[in-house]
Amino acid sequence: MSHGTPNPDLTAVAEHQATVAALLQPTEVEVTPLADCLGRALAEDLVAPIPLPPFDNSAMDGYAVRSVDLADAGPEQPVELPVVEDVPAGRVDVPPLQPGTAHRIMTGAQVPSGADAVVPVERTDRGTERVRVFTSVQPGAHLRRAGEDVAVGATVLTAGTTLGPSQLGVAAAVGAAELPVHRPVRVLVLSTGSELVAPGTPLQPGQIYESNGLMLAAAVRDAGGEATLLRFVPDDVDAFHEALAPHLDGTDLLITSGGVSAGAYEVVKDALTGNGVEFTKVAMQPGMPQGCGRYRGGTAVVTLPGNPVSSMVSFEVFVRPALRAAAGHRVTRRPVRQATLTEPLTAPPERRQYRRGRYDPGTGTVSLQGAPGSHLLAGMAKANCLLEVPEHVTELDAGSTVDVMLLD
Ligand SMILES: Nc1nc2c(c(=O)[nH]1)N[C@H]1C(S)=C(S)[C@@H](COP(=O)(O)OP(=O)(O)OC[C@H]3O[C@@H](n4cnc5c(N)ncnc54)[C@H](O)[C@@H]3O)O[C@H]1N2
Ligand code: MOO
Repeated sequence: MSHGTPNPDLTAVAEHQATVAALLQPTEVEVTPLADCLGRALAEDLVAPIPLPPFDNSAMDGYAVRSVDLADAGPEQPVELPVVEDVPAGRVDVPPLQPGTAHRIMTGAQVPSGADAVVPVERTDRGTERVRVFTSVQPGAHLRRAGEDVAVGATVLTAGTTLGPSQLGVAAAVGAAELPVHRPVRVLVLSTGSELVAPGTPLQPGQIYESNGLMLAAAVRDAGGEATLLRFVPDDVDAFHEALAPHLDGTDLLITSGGVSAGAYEVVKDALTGNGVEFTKVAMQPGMPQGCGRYRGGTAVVTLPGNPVSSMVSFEVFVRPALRAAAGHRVTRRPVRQATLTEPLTAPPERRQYRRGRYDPGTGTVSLQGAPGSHLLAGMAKANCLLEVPEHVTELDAGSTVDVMLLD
């Protein structure tokens, strides 16, 4: 393990994260039908205008009774009561229960006034005119009280909550037909590189299939954003600006991949230097060459390195949290767990290493998926987490504890 001082030529990961996050403002709030709110962030607290349940109702199919009428009932000495009413769920005109009688009642149906308990049908002879009950009941048995889930005026969801199925369920249950949510961040994903061709076409020697654009657009959508993909932008500065121009209006964030390192044909760097984007080396591996800024003072830009794993890891570390924050989500980071490493690893000094791994929540262990190389995309595809090896750590033994960022 080494404890070197931070390298002044490298930007700290946290600093670049903050710079990227500061580029994006929260998106506008749109009142949106509930069915279209899945995955969006709630913009205001949701307060219940009604209680849940809205009225006292039965938890079982059975008979609404007065518990005192069944005080002497038992398996050998049933009590017989006349069945006066049938109360299915949804019946709105339920008459009160008179002493010494029963109403047949279904799960979710309103409990008649006068009843203080429900006897499940299994504890009776299931009679429809008269019913024989083989058990006594406690007052309140099998009743669900109005407001016991949610009181009127209670906050059921707070602003910033990510709306999943359960959250949409409770919103519908309190009667919300639409919710104020942040609109998705609109992202233009642009990939450059003369060596790139579309999957599905023949590959010439020296060519590779374009994968970063598709991958990053999918990552944007997975993060809740809207993605437009612009591929095969030529390695030519004028062509780059021309390709970009028609898309800038309505784009909140431009993400590029490739063309930023030290070579002779770095179109992204050449086109964006002097046009509002700063390039830097971040103290991480993979993902060292990074850039961000505002294209000609307007649209936010993040330039990601072209190596596929570098692109994907950089998206996770810098872009995803910024997208989530701009879209109003309170939780912007992936969950992090501590895991026990199943094998040793080495890492570069002065850089935070993100290795790809598989975390087993059952054993709390993590195993590496592939070597550190930032072109090794298959390991990334097998991974369900990224190991975060701190900047000052250059080796870890098997059995060490390491932080893992869960990806799914
Ligand atoms: N002399 C130096 N060379 C390199 C340095 C350096 O500091 N000095 N940094 C290395 C590191 S680290 C990285 S990461 C890469 C970053 O390079 P670029 O961002 O300029 O990316 P490219 O050169 O355009 O491509 C790198 C690699 O990735 C492939 N690629 C690019 N785009 C795509 C795409 N859309 N789909 C699939 N694959 C893509 C490309 O073919 C290259 O193999 O630079 C190192 N070099
Ligand atoms: O930083 Mo590069 O991303 O190591 O391969």
